[in-house]
Amino acid sequence: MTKIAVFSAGSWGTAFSVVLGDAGNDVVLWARRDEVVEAINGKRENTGYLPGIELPPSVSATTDPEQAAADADIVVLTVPSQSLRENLTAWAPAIPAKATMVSLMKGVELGSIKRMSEVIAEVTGAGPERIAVVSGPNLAKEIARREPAASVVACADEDVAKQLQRAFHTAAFRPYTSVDVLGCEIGGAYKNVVGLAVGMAVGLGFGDNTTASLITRGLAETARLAMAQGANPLTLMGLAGLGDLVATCSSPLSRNRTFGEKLGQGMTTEEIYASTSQVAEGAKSCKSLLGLAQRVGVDAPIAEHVDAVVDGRMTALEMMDSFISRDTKAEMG
Ligand SMILES: NC(=O)C1=CN([C@@H]2O[C@H](COP(=O)(O)OP(=O)(O)OC[C@H]3O[C@@H](n4cnc5c(N)ncnc54)[C@H](O)[C@@H]3O)[C@@H](O)[C@H]2O)C=CC1
Ligand SMILES: O=C(CO)COP(=O)(O)O
Repeated sequence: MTKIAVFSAGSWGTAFSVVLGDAGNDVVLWARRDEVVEAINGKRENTGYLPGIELPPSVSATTDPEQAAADADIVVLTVPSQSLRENLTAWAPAIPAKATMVSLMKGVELGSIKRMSEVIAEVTGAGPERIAVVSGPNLAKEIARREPAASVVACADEDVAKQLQRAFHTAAFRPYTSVDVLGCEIGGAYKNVVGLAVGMAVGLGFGDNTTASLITRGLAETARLAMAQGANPLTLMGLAGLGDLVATCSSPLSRNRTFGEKLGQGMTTEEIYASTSQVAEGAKSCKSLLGLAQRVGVDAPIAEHVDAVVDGRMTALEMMDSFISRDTKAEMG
């Protein structure tokens, strides 16, 4: 049996543990709080993050990182992106040298402007053959309910991606392999920013023409940034690009879209943060992705405007007006 440690027991970590358990793995979830561990081990349910979902018998939980990581073949990392470096620095000594580390996170670190796989490499010293990413249209609640969905497991080493694909494949969850870690990570982080913009449009009361225009221009912006750094353009047309963008921008389950909707309805960023404990990665990654775009010299109007609204320098309506009145240009190029 493959032994898998999952750090940590939020919405996606818990839902992905359902996938891992169903796929026949031995899963240990690490949680920060005793009550989460007690609920998982006692009631077989993460009542706070994923109520109503019974966890497979092979999933257990602990607050001890050493116990979670002991003998793990695979270590899955799924904390808010901005907290990965600090957390992983503490966990790294417990992670076995043979273990493959898999990022489920969809964000870019503020300050360093590093993708999650880059942070993992920097903190642990692991080579690219030990670092992978899972990204796709995978809203946690739907995955936990075992609704059919596909995803991408990317690793620079294709053989490792294939091993992970086997470990993550269930009757409801279908992973495809890729070697384009960069493209998957940029797709996953950028769709959250576009989800915020689409949410704002919805909150303002605009309809499907507006949201489809934002989704399409958002995909162009994502592809421009990813390709400028060497990503495969087809990755952005795939599950970790278009697929995830469509899921996030269409679904009321998306925290990023919901966050944007509240901004569109006139709430401030501070008020929205106070109204939820769940992470909306795009609210921070809009700034880091904008920084990345500036570093590689590509235009990123959606990230720039979303960042301005999140920071309170612009209203959602001013953002929409500004998109339409920008200098006109050719669609491609
Ligand atoms: N929820 C979803 O549908 C999906 C989420 N993701 C990504 O997974 C990552 C995690 O998201 P969720 O699980 O949804 O978030 P969440 O907000 O549901 O859970 C976050 C988890 O991290 C813990 N946490 C929060 N701050 C922490 C800190 N400073 N140090 C240590 N632990 C901390 C929380 O206790 C919780 O267990 C994000 O990057 C998100 O973009 C990816 C695909 C689907
Ligand atoms: O990444 C996700 C779906 O693939 C989840 O999106 P949210 O973080 O916006 O809820």
